[in-house]
Amino acid sequence: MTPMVKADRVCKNFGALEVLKGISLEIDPGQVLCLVGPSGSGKSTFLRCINHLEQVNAGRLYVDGDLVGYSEKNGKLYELHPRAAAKQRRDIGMVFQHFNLFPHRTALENIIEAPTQVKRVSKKKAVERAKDLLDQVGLSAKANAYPAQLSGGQQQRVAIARALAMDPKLMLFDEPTSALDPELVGEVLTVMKQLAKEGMTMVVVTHEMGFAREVADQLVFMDGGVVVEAGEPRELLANPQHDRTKAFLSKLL
Ligand SMILES: Nc1ncnc2c1ncn2[C@@H]1O[C@H](COP(=O)(O)OP(=O)(O)OP(=O)(O)O)[C@@H](O)[C@H]1O
Repeated sequence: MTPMVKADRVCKNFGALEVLKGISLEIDPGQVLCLVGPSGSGKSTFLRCINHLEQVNAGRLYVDGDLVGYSEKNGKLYELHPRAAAKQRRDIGMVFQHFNLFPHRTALENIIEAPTQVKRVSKKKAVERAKDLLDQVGLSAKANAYPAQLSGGQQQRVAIARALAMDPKLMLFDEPTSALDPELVGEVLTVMKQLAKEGMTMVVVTHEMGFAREVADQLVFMDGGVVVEAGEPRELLANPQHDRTKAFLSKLL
């Protein structure tokens, strides 16, 4: 089976700052991987590399068998044509901590934007699909609401529906609940759990260890730009092997 994501000694630096120092991991189709680690450990940078928002400096990063950002010939790497990179990106949905909705567009308009503009789906079809997606995230009644009229949890659910509207084969979540009031976290996690149940491949940066325990196939602990420890979540949470993992998890649990 081709892994949905394969990272092979991925490195990324910003000038002299080495942020990713050889990340290797694999995610099979339909799997959920949760990424956890202290602030600055490189979690967001890794997600951004998968999604072409940053360029890998060394190592190989593949999504569904395709080298991200590069093609390879005779052992040499060549940068992808921007159009080929844009095509790869279309298959990857990303959900951010701060929702990033267009403030002057309704929930429905936010959701139809990319399918109509990028995929040239007809407006009628895009609206039909957007309504289904709003139903799926429990927001049928809010189609015409603007982001400012929605709670944080509702905005994040619209952001998830917006990402799903492009029919991604992979969804990336970068701390999707950390900007939410505690009482709203559950409603977003419920939507994510349902997505996982339906077989969506997901990489989730989160500190919600209840979610990781219940939903994830793999839990990866990153620190200082390296994978310190990875494993089945229940096992890793119950029995971390490294002192750094123990110290970090003890603060979360
Ligand atoms: N575009 C950039 N230019 C320079 N440095 C950057 C850039 N993006 C990230 N960094 C640095 O890379 C390091 C890792 O950042 P990153 O956001 O990936 O960590 P993180 O584990 O996601 O942390 P957090 O939980 O705080 O979001 C930090 O020191 C950050 O300042």
